[in-house]
Amino acid sequence: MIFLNIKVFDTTLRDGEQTPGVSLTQQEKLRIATKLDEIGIDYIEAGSAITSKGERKSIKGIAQQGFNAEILSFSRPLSVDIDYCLECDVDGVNLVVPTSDLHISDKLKITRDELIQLSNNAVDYCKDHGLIVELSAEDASRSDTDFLKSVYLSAINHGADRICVCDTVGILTPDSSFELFDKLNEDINVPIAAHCHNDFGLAVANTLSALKGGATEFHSTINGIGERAGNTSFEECVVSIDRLLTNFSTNVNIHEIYDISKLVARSTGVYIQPNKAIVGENAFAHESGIHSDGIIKNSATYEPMTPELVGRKRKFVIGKHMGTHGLENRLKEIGLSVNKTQLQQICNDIKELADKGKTVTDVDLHVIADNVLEINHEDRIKLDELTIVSGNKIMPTASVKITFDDEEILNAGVGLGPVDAAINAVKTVDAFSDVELIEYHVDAITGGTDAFIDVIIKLQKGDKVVSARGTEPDIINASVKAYISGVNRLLRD
Ligand SMILES: CC(=O)SCCNC(=O)CCNC(=O)[C@H](O)C(C)(C)COP(=O)(O)OP(=O)(O)OC[C@H]1O[C@@H](n2cnc3c(N)ncnc32)[C@H](O)[C@@H]1OP(=O)(O)O
Ligand SMILES: CC(=O)C(=O)O
Repeated sequence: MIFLNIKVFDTTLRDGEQTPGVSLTQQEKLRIATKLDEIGIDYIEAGSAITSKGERKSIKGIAQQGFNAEILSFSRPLSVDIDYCLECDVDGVNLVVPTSDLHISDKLKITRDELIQLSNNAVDYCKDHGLIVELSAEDASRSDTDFLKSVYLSAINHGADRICVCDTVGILTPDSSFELFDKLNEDINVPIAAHCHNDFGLAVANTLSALKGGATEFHSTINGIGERAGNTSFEECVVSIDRLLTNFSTNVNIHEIYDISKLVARSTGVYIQPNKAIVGENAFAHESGIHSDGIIKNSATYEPMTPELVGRKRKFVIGKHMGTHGLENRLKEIGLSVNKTQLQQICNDIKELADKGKTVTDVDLHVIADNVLEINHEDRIKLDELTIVSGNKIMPTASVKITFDDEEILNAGVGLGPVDAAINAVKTVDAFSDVELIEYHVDAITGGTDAFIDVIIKLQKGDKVVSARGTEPDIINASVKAYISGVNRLLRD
């Protein structure tokens, strides 16, 4: 079979960074660009050079790495913007030219003829200075198609290397996207790209239709971040091409997708919803008994792809909907083997707890399993006393008295807040030195300031990760309780 190689243009560092509230440092941008290059992205739009001094430093830093990917900057068709791009040593520009009458008359306040002139002059200026030009028609999907075509053809005559069709406010549908690209493809003989927005949740579907209509490149962002509802999600699009569009391929190493998704979420602070395709927390997690049983027998029953394909692992989650097959699997994973009666009893106890409306965690599973199996663990670490001093004019300070085996230990710590100070005081015990807090989650169980606080944490020691929980009226006590309970578990198993 002949594969049509589709080029991927990543705009995480430009349109993705336009997500309200997101601003990446030079180091963060470089780290993301390095990973984008490593996983096989063809074109990286590193930012908009006109935006600020810091932005230009970031773009130049990326452009000077000698990556395999072509490095571009966003630019309006204005010499002031293009000069800043040249200052950054980029390979090319994403030259954005609005083509809808709405944008031409109401935003730029010029005529169609003046717009074509502006666009052609800018292409000439870029080509005179040795830049690759991808000419993106902004609001192309709401433009008069004949006029749109004439802007593109004119720019191509002036040397534009590629063109891009922007569905700037995400109003295409899979049908209209196919028709538009099919029509443009009749007369345009340079590569055509699709840049779709997700205002109606159709960005990925529209991008796939654009490819079927003749586009050979698409723009996307990691995790689909970007203006308003975001852009085409890179991971959804690339994996769909790999799995569903059998005669198309990309240069992307899809096994690395999860790593880059986590990097972008951490760097931008934009965390993804659990049910997001491919990279969401639940994309390969199974709770319900019928599904877990099917998966154990043959994973294809309830998974359209293996988690390993995109660098992930399958997870069986305990809870109200579980069955004994999935539970037995999870118990094996935590090193417990049980007989049939014990398995059924643990399953019943979990369902009883879940029926009270509680999220059942791994901590609960351990407690329930220990009870049923009559395992009695003696905790090696006990908190005897905790004192906190905090206020608006002093550094939060904590002192603790801890018994570790039979030794009594007194310690103190300071921190950014009282919880941090208390955990720092506890952490100074030698036995905790290689324990890392990797997740901290806090919930108020009831509504008021007298609410019970539920703290769930994850701790790591070497390869081993455990969850622990502390529930108290006081957030500091709840946090310390969760921490000590987690360390006891790490020391025990
Ligand atoms: C669909 C997209 O994603 S477009 C990309 C959006 N990205 C950005 O805006 C990047 C960050 N932007 C910035 O830092 C600033 O907006 C700057 C530096 C570009 C411009 O700042 P200012 O000069 O203060 O102008 P401001 O942002 O308020 O207004 C935009 C101006 O650009 C003009 N403009 C907008 N798009 C284009 C275009 N494609 N071509 C030519 N001019 C344009 C507007 O008409 C307006 O010009 P005016 O002052 O003559 O009315
Ligand atoms: C250029 C661009 O980002 C858009 O039209 O959406």
